[in-house]
Amino acid sequence: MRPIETKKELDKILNRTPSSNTLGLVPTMGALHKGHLALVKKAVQENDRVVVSIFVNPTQFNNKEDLVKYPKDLSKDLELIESVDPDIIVFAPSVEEIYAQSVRPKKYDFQGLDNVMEGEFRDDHFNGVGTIVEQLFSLIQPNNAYFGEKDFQQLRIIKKLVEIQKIPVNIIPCPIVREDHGLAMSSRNERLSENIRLKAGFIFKTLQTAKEKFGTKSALKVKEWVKNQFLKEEDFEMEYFEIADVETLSPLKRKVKNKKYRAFIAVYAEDIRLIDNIALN
Ligand SMILES: Nc1ncnc2c1ncn2[C@@H]1O[C@H](COP(=O)(O)OP(=O)(O)OP(=O)(O)O)[C@@H](O)[C@H]1O
Ligand SMILES: CC(C)(CO)[C@@H](O)C(=O)[O-]
Ligand code: BAL
Repeated sequence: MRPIETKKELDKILNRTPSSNTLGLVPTMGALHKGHLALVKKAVQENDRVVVSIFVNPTQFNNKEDLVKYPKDLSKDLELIESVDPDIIVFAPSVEEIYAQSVRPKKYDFQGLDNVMEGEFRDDHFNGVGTIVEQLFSLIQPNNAYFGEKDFQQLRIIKKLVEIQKIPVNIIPCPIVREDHGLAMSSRNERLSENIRLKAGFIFKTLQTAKEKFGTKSALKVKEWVKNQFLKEEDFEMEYFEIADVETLSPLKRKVKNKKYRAFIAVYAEDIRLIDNIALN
């Protein structure tokens, strides 16, 4: 399998003559795992043609070391994609190909969705995500685009992006795929030592217990409990734990009947940043 590296070649291969065929897009940053492959398989089932993009987007990294150390293995990624379906088109451009003019993110008004959690702790992160995803949508013009709920806030923001930029694409959410002990699959997991990776099931177990507690306790009490669990764990440092409305992402003050809430967490383990979330009701 050979990746497409330029916009020009991609345009040629997509050969967009009017047709009723559907095109699915799975945007990734590579170092693929079973979580990504679940998105790719769903896209293959639901579309006539599928593009998987692989691009470690510099404008969404607020931390230089995180960008430099981001895992990369293009030949393994190509093998994995080919094992799902050899007809998948892989778009793996260079940074210069994407950011010929300026390696700076556009500024978007995500109407407050980016002021909390990932947006609060990763400066300009969602402007960077918006910049690359908008460019991919414009180049590829997919009918359907697939995003994982592991990055739930990102998924919510992409839905806002297509609304404010009036982009005609269906955003398809995909459930979180986990390792056997509960750790959400993530490319950054590769950087964990085996010992810590095994222990990291603790993050999801804590989310599950927080969910049980949420049935009878206030958001404040649940937050205090989670914070204390992490204070007792020397291998994991909690950056934030938040309970938020799934639509507005605003932190929960008082529970309202019929509203849906989710708990969100970011944790450092061995200086590697991991995120996860769980539906609470
Ligand atoms: N465990 C997972 N379950 C479902 N979707 C996932 C999972 N991991 C990643 N995805 C989705 O795959 C897409 C590409 O994600 P990305 O390439 O950043 O991988 P990642 O594993 O999230 O890596 P990292 O968080 O370390 O950057 C995103 O839509 C993301 O939400
Ligand atoms: C959507 C995305 C591919 C944009 O770079 C990235 O944020 C990701 O992999 O989740
Ligand atoms: N999967 C989220 C992309 C990022 O961490 O930058």
